[in-house]
Amino acid sequence: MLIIDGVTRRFGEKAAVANARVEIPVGSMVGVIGRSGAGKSTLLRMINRLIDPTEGRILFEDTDVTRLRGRELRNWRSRAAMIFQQFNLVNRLDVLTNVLTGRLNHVPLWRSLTKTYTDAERTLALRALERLGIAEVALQRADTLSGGQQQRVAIARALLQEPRIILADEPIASLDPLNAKVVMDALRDINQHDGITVISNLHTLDTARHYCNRIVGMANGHIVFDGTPDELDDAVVRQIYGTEGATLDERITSTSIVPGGKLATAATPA
Ligand SMILES: Nc1ncnc2c1ncn2[C@@H]1O[C@H](COP(=O)(O)OP(=O)(O)OP(=O)(O)O)[C@@H](O)[C@H]1O
Repeated sequence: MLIIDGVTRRFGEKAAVANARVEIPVGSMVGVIGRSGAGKSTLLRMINRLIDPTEGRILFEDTDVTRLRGRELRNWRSRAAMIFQQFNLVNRLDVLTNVLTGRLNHVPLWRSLTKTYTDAERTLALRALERLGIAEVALQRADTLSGGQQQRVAIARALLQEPRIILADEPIASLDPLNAKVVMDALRDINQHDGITVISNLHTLDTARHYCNRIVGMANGHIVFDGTPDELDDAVVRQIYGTEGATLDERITSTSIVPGGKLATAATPA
């Protein structure tokens, strides 16, 4: 269980996240939705401690993640693997080496500095690439791949971290619909087959509804909804995104309120 226990993060006077409380059982597939600036990234990054909370605690099983320092913090960051919108690969390195960097926290310092990996580690990396359907690009430079392929490399790298949780910060926001589907399918497969909790910030409701068994809705730093896709009705959607359908954030344009008050969602992911 991951417990976000009254977590607040202020930037100056502004609370990017305000008194957030959520309990996420192991093996959940969670979509975090909300307008731009709602606090989604800040919430996700606090779980991995890329950003520290101003108040509150984050607990994973028996560990208070907010108190970790040094080696223990590095271990936690490895176990709570992040995936970013812009993939964050090392462009000049080949795909296999990028994936192997997921092992850095598991190997002695001299091996991480010299980027020396064992055959067993290389096999592990190749298997991860195979699983994601991109083993054939293993020796190509990362910057020669399409965005969808790069994001799959980032997921393979995350798998090599042997994570308990994957935190995906808008993983499909830079991808076309087809690649977005491939990446979301891969995250769902990992969630369902490996039992790894996946928490993903998503810009479109239809993607969150389709892939997630739990949705957390944020507005102005507050968690205003926490439930199943079925419970996410029109009134809740308006609370999350605001009432004026016509002025909704352009980044959720696949969501619109049609005459008669019904929510319409197009099939196009962000
Ligand atoms: N490092 C920072 N310094 C100052 N303000 C910040 C910082 N990071 C985030 N904020 C502010 O906190 C609020 C929440 O930002 P956050 O990035 O978490 O929102 P978001 O829902 O992820 O938005 P988006 O979908 O646009 O990424 C915003 O008002 C943002 O400007």
